[in-house]
Parts: sequence; structure tokens; C-alpha cells
Amino acid sequence: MGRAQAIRALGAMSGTSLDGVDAAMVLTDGETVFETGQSAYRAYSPEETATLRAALGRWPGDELEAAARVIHDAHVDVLSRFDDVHLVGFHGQTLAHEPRGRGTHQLGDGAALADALGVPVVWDFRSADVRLGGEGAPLAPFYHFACARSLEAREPLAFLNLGGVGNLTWIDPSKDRPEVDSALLAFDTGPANAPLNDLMTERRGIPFDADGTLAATGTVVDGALELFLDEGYFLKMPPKSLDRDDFSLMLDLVRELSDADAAATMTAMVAAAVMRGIEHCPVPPARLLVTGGGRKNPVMMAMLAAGLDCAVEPVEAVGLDGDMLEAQAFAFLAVRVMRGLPTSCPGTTGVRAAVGGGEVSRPASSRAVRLG
Ligand SMILES: Nc1ncnc2c1ncn2[C@@H]1O[C@H](COP(=O)(O)OP(=O)(O)OP(=O)(O)O)[C@@H](O)[C@H]1O
Ligand SMILES: CC(=O)N[C@H]1[C@@H]2OC[C@@H](O2)[C@@H](O)[C@@H]1O[C@H](C)C(=O)O
Repeated sequence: MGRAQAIRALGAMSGTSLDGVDAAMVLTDGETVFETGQSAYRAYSPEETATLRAALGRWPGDELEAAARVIHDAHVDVLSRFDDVHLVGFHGQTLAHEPRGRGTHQLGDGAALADALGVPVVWDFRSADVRLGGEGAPLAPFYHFACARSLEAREPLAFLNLGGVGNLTWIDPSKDRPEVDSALLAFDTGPANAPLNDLMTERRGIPFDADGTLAATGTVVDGALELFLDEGYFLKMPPKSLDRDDFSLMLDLVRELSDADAAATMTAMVAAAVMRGIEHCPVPPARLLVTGGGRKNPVMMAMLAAGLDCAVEPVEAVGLDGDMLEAQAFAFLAVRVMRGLPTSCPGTTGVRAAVGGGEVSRPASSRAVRLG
């Protein structure tokens, strides 16, 4: 394949922070990223966020219509702003993620979205991986691999996404395909912004600690940090993944602290979880490229830089867009699904063998044409 066969794919991600939908165009054949294009963000209103929050963990359940409507309408709203789209990659909203329990569920109906947009939609990216024994997450690593290749990186490097949850992808860029043995190691590092946001909402009535302003005035309480790091999750060998609220313990550990000390200590917990994660890498990465909202938190970034031996930089340092990388990833993965290429492998999710996850829904109009 090559640029001549490339597809204009549009990816959409509604992340664990429940703040809105990111959407971004990628021109790709599913192996090489030829171009990234237009992007857009559609924030959820406070009422919409509340509706989604109320649905978290409620799957399987029969009271999800209101949340499903929020997901559908917000996606139609933002995705219909784009022209000349060949394919959509639709992640949906994770409501529950228990790969060894009730499974993983992303709210959203790709078939209804395909009908509304008149474009084929790839969706339900995680279930096939879980069915084959994988974690079903993280899935951005194959896109991170393509980005590392296009950067012509020579030494192993890592991408870190600091969203609601943190996830890390270690890459050996000398390998020519992501699914070959030891090209990738990926896993969720631990909680990231989600519990910190919950603290800010609970204590201050604001959605997040903008620029780490509150954390910067507090002191890290070592005892709480040590108790956090005693969690078995950090010793567990990757691949491994988390649900948004798997670390409710974090808030309990700072319950007695002042607002500023609690924010500082939770920010340190996020950074320390990443440091523990990096110890699992086959060799230390030469650089850590940070994506997601946490890269805009200077206190979090400084704590990471102080604790690691490698360069810690936002992905903008290499010309990537840290607000849109995940949306781009699902555009890229959609093209891989259409081409029958894998989207995860033992090194990224622990799945038994490389697997292509994703359901394809074509719009009713094209189904009718084909039937006729
Ligand atoms: N200027 C800033 N200062 C501090 N934190 C910030 C800033 N901007 C964004 N954030 C944090 O980043 C979060 C959003 O991150 P992001 O959009 O990457 O999350 P997400 O995509 O929903 O999560 P996930 O990757 O887990 O699905 C915000 O909720 C906030 O906590
Ligand atoms: C189950 C689920 O939705 N997981 C998300 C979440 O948010 C960050 C982290 O936890 C990561 O595992 C994943 O998202 C990214 C986009 C991924 O799959 O790579």
C-alpha cells in the first residue's frame, strides 16, 4: 500500500475525563501516516457530563438511553463538521472496563452513527481483544508505533498519555511492524487526571487543577505516597489496564490533607506511578513524549522530569498534537480494521496473538444500494 491508496479517516474519542469529544482527520493506509488534518473538539455541557457520569459502571443495564443519546448527538454534531470523509473510527465512551470480569463496554452505536453520517463507521474496537484473552486496552500503541517510525526515531522511546487514566507505550523503532515480537510494550501506568479532577470538584467545585496551580502551593505527603505505591498493581507485569475508578483508594489516602497538600500529593502519585511503569520497560526509553491533558500541568511534568533519567517533553516537541493523538489513533485503527491488519498484539494488551478488533457498520443507504 502507499499514499495513492490512503484513506481519509476521521477518528473520534470520548475519554475518561468526560469533558468532550475529540475528532481528527488522518490520511493513512493503516501503516504509514501520510498526513494529519483538520480536528475539532465538542465539549459536553455540565448536564451532559452529569448524564455520562451517572452511567459509569452501569453496564449492563437498561437505563442508559439518556447517556446513549448524549454520545450519539455529540458525535453527530462534531463529526458532521468534516468534509470528504471516507471512514470514521468511533471509540465511544467507556462505561465499564473489567477484561477478566464483565468485559469492556464503550457506549455508542456505530450502526446508528453510520446512518446519521452516511459514512462507514468502525467501532467496538476493544471486545475482540478481550474475547481472545487480552486487556482490550490500551489501543493507541499501534498508532504510537507509526508516529515513532515517521519521526525516524533510532533509539527506543516511549509515549505517555496523561488523560483520566495514564498509559504508556514503549517502542523499539528498529522493528518494521508493530505486531512483531518485542516491537512494543504497552500498559496503563495508573490513575492520572480522573481522581485529581474528582478531588477538585469535591473540594473546590471546579473541574480540574488548571496549570497545577493548587498543587504548586502544597507539599507532597510521603506517607500517603508510599501507601499508594504499595498497591499490587505497580508490581504486576504488563500488559495491564485499568478502569477509570479503579484507584478510588487515592482519594481516601488524601482525605485528611488540606486541599493544596492533597492536590500536590495526588499529582506526585500520578508521576510516581509512571516512574514505576517505566521500570517495566525492556530498556529505558531515550525520551518520553507526553500526550493528553496532563502534559499541560507543569507541576506533573516537573515531577516526571525530576524522577526520570530521560527527556520528558510534550509531543508538540516532535510536531504532534497532544490534544488529538487519541482521536487520530482511532482513525488510524479504523483503516487497519478495514485492511484486515491487527490493532493489538501480545505486547500491547496481552492478547494471545495479534488481533484486529472492530466492527464495521455501513450506512443504511449504501446497504440498500448493495442489496438492490
Ligand atoms: N492546563 C491544564 N492544567 C492542568 N491539567 C490540565 C490542563 N488541561 C487539561 N488538564 C487535565 O487533562 C484532563 C483532560 O485530559 P484528556 O483530554 O487527555 O483526557 P481524556 O482523553 O478524557 O482521558 P483518557 O485518555 O484517559 O481517555 C482534564 O480533565 C484535566 O484534568
Ligand atoms: C478501557 C478504556 O477506555 N481505556 C482507556 C483509558 O484512557 C486511557 C487509558 O485508560 C487507555 O487504556 C484507554 O484509552 C486509550 C485511548 C487507549 O486505548 O490507548
